[in-house]
Order: sequence, then structure tokens, then C-alpha cells
Amino acid sequence: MAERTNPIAVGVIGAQGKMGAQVCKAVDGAPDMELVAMVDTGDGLFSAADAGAEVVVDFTNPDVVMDNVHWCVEQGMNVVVGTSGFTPQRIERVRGWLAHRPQQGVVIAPNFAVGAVLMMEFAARAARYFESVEIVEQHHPAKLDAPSGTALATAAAISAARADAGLGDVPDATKEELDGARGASVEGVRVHSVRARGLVAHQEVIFGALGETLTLRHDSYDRVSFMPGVLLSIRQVLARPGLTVGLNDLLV
Ligand SMILES: NC(=O)C1=CN([C@@H]2O[C@H](COP(=O)(O)OP(=O)(O)OC[C@H]3O[C@@H](n4cnc5c(N)ncnc54)[C@H](OP(=O)(O)O)[C@@H]3O)[C@@H](O)[C@H]2O)C=CC1
Ligand SMILES: O=C(O)C1=N[C@H](C(=O)O)C[C@H](O)C1
Repeated sequence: MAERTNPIAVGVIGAQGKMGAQVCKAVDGAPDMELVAMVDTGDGLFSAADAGAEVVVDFTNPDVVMDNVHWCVEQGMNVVVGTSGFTPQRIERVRGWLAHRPQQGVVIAPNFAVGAVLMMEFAARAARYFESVEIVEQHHPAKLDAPSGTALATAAAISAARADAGLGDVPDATKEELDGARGASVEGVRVHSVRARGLVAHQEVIFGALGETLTLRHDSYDRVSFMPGVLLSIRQVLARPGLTVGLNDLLV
């Protein structure tokens, strides 16, 4: 394929938000991209299509993201999605929208930070060797969803690896508990959500076996940590028709 010489036209939905604003700045500073549309609450999505966006990046909220992605796909645009709330059912719906659109791509990533992607990979790799596992995710108090999308994806990957290895339930003798004291069970993995001022996005995965524990921890101290993954996805979505979930296949 001939190398393109014109910049990638990018639109951002949720442009006034914490992530959206950071994405606009990163796209603006990328020599191979042009920021053509900044859309937020009350603005019409059509401005991204009118501006000729080839790739639209969505960082909004789980209540609106499905409508946004559907509309963009219908308009023929490629989409990079960071917004949380992607259940397996939602992912299948997006796959369905793309089924008859062989030219278009959508990338959905629960976390764009390279360290977080590796932490999830390492957790899936470690899962088969440990009888016990729990996840503690910590975020800023403005976060709308709990557990985080990253924690849900990590729990799902761990659960699949445990099932593959023939591991049974995580041992836990708890008989009496205050509501929530043992966190939420996500596919059999306990997830605890902390919300505190000063935090950005952090996660620990604690594995336990006889006489040892292994703790994997990732910290995003600043939202700039997500930008290399977002820019990589914008570049790659154009060459990846269909649905890509997570950054694992994009990182070389
Ligand atoms: N995948 C990843 O690596 C990361 C994912 N996230 C996820 O990204 C999402 C956004 O996070 P964050 O930036 O912190 O949230 P913010 O609340 O700071 O930003 C969301 C922005 O989207 C706007 N918005 C809401 N509805 C619409 C709509 N229908 N059309 C256009 N704009 C809209 C909001 O406007 P208003 O305030 O008026 O509602 C707000 O400006 C969350 O789901 C979060 O979990 C966050 C960080 C990293
Ligand atoms: O809301 C956030 O801030 C974040 N959301 C994503 C999630 O739900 O996992 C990614 C990261 O943890 C930051």
C-alpha cells in the first residue's frame, strides 16, 4: 500500500472532558494528524462527518457511547473508543454493525496505557499458577462506573485462564459480611473499587498460593499516559477493518 502524505483527519467526541481535552492536544501535536472536529454535549455529531473526519475518538460516558459509535459507523467513519461500559453483549452489537462494512474499523480499548495493557497480559499469564486472586482498582472520585472497565477486562481474562487451567473457585470461607465488604464478584474474581481525591487510575492484581503472593500493580499518575495508545490506535484503525478489542494486537 502506498504511504499516505496527507494527515489523518480526526474528530473527538467528549472533547471538553478530562480525556477528550488531552486527546485533542495530543492529536494537535501529532505531525501526521489533523484535528478537524471537537464535539461535546449539545454539539451535533454531524459536525465530525461534515468536517471529513476519517477517524473519530470517543471518550464520553457509558450511557451515550453506543449511540455515538453506531452513528459514526453508519456515516462510514472509523472509530477509536476509550469510553468504559463495554460488556460482551455491547461488543457483539458493534461487531454486528461492522459485519457488512469491510472497509471500516473500530478499536475499543478498556485501557490505552501501555503499562496497563502489559499488566493485564501478565495477570492472564500468572492466573493459572495461583489458587487465589483479587483485584483492587483505584480511581478519581469523578468516575461514574465501578468497577472500572480495566478491572472488568482483567477479571474476565483471569477467569478464562483459570477455567482453561481447570482451577475451581477461589477459596473464601467468609460466612458473614457487611454488604460489599468482599467487593463485587466478576466472573468469580473479587474486585474492590476505591474512589479518592488525588488518584487518577491505578490497579493491583493480588495472586496467592501456598506460602507466597504475587502483586502486579499499574499506576497512571497523569492522563498523558493514555496518549501513545490513543495515537497508535488512530493510526492503526485505518489499516484494521472490523473490530479490534484491546491493544494487545496493536503493540509490537
Ligand atoms: N480506555 C482508557 O484508556 C480510558 C478510558 N476512560 C473512560 O473514558 C470515559 C471518559 O472519561 P473522562 O474524560 O474522565 O470523563 P469526563 O466526564 O471528564 O468527560 C466526558 C465528556 O463527554 C461529554 N459528553 C457526554 N455525553 C456526550 C455526548 N452525547 N456527546 C458528546 N459529548 C458528550 C461530557 O460532557 P458533560 O460533562 O456535559 O456530560 C464530558 O465533557 C469514561 O468512560 C472513562 O472510564 C478514561 C481514561 C482512560
Ligand atoms: O475513568 C477513568 O479515569 C478510567 N477509565 C478506564 C476504566 O474504566 O478502566 C481506564 C482507566 O482506568 C481510567
